[in-house]
Amino acid sequence: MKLLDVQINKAGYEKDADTIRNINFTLEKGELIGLIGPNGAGKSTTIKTVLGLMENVTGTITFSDQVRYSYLPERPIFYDELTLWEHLDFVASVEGLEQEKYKKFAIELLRTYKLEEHAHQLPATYSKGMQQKAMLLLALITEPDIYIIDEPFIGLDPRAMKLFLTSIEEERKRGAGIIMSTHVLDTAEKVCDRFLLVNNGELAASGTLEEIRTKCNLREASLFDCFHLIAEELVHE
Ligand SMILES: Nc1ncnc2c1ncn2[C@@H]1O[C@H](COP(=O)(O)OP(=O)(O)OP(=O)(O)O)[C@@H](O)[C@H]1O
Repeated sequence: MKLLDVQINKAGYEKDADTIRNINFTLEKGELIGLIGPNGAGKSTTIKTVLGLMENVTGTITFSDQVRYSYLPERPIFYDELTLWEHLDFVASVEGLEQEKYKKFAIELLRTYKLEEHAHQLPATYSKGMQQKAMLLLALITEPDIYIIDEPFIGLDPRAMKLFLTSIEEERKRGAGIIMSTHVLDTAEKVCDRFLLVNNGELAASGTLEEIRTKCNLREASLFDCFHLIAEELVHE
């Protein structure tokens, strides 16, 4: 089942500018799409366009009926005055989550992510990795249909990374679709179903690793090798 249909003709930060062009893809239920590409290629701009945050857009972004999404930004954002527990309460009330159920789930998540002892502290005072885990918790608690995640791995220790990967795997099994931008290609290669490789604001390649290998004419290559070939523009249509 299709959760999201993205047909970006162009999008930019100023009128008539086109930072990204012709980025078209769909996201299916249970699917994990890796959004990859060099610095400045247009990954975050693509995410902002999908989120409806760009003003100068031609094209269409269509979320299927009743689909709810959660966005995990690259840099965590919190309210300075609220503890993590108060953030969870806030999200639960905005999303209309059922009190009993969400509290039980929140305690479980806090325990799993080793944040239970910090639940009544201000996330603004957390370490970087703790802040990222806290952001993830605030997304997980809402059980959205879609996760839009901008570079989740920077700052997570190996244990937190494993927890994160387990959580997203469980969410996929529940049926959630995920778009995740990342530079951590060896992990992306292992966990993503498909890739969108953005270069110079355009989709330079897309598809499964196998399809990307075929495009690069590299049969056994890693995503890392394909990435370099495409980013160096050594692969042509
Ligand atoms: N707020 C902004 N205003 C104007 N230009 C911007 C803005 N944010 C990004 N850009 C420009 O848009 C282009 C694409 O940037 P974007 O942030 O989408 O890249 P990215 O692929 O996410 O890069 P990175 O891997 O470094 O995060 C770059 O040329 C960048 O300078």
